[in-house]
Amino acid sequence: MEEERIASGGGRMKAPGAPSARQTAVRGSAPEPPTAVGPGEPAAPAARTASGAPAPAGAAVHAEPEPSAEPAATAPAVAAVIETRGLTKRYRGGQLAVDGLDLTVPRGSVFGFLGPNGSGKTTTIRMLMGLIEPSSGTAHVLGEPMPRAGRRVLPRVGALIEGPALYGFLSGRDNLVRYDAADPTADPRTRAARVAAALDRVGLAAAAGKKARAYSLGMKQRLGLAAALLQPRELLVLDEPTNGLDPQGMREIRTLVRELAADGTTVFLSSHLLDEIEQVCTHAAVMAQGRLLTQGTVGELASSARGRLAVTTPDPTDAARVLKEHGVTDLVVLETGVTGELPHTALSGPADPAGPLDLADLNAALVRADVRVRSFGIERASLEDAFVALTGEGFDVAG
Ligand SMILES: Nc1ncnc2c1ncn2[C@@H]1O[C@H](COP(=O)(O)OP(=O)(O)OP(=O)(O)O)[C@@H](O)[C@H]1O
Repeated sequence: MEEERIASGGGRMKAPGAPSARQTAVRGSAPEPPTAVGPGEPAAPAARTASGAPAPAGAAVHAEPEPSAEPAATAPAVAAVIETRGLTKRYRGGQLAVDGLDLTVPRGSVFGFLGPNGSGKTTTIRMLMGLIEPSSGTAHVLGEPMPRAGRRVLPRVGALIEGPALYGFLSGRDNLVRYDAADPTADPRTRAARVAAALDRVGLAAAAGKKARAYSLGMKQRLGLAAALLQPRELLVLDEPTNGLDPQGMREIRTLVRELAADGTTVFLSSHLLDEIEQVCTHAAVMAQGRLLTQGTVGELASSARGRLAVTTPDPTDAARVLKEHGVTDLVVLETGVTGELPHTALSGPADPAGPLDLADLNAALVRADVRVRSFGIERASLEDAFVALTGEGFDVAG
């Protein structure tokens, strides 16, 4: 079946039996991004390049400012780099993919956009990048309305959506040269230096002369990131950047994301992997079935899920009895100890004379009952706990 593909530059093409998005080599003067959009979906006009040429994959859509545009250099620094209000996308077949999304991505954050497969993450990213039109609602990126201001906004944004499209027969370096050459704003005289710096940035300097088809998946992802980093970007948008990578490749991408964030780039990354978000992100939003369940700092989200009391003891049965007497519920008795839910009035701080259960008193009660306590404390709640608390479901943590 023929799959219709739309370049982030707005160019539409047919890709007969389109090969894997990660290794797509296509016609035209520059590689096409692997963004696949359903049949009949219009590409938003703002995503078109100034030249009308397809834009490089894994990189911002290069566009010249509209004549009336305020130069990017004088654009005010906005606190939220992405802000959506009531953003909604209903596909032509009737599928409500994104439903009234109010998202706020603070400048300087590493923002994890989390949700199971099919929850609307890619659809949201496509709307943010001006690749598809919202059905209703608004989206502002770097303080400007999308898709209308795409020509001003997109040169300041690096994007890696569904893996980079590379020419396998070209070296990593030559792939980047092609990307750079497709950018009408890029000075050819400084191209070699720009490409070398981008390769160095992602740790591919030593492998720059190797053909891209010989690259591992992780190296290909890094090359895609290098393409997105040929120009300085205020915002990086990465759709499932570690998808399909082995643990080593995942670690490499995570390290790179942290380094980029440390340099001041806001990073917005989607993932269905909770532990990934927890390891790399400062903020997160959780999507399910097109709706936003929650957003905030990762710490806030995790602490919204209450941790469980955990007591390590060689006397778990006695410990469970004492804890039960003091209102601890949902007790799980293990060989080496007991865990349980604290009553809502439990305090972890200093004793409250008004009387709610104090953890110190609880510990003392165990000791009084001759329970030998090896450790006593609250297990840290994870983002997964928060997600389960929000949805009542487990989460695909294994990927
Ligand atoms: N072009 C399209 N036409 C019709 N429905 C679509 C189209 N693209 C996505 N959908 C549907 O919209 C919903 C959200 O899909 P989307 O790809 O945005 O989710 P996602 O969270 O990015 O998932 P994944 O991680 O699997 O890509 C899904 O039910 C999907 O089947």
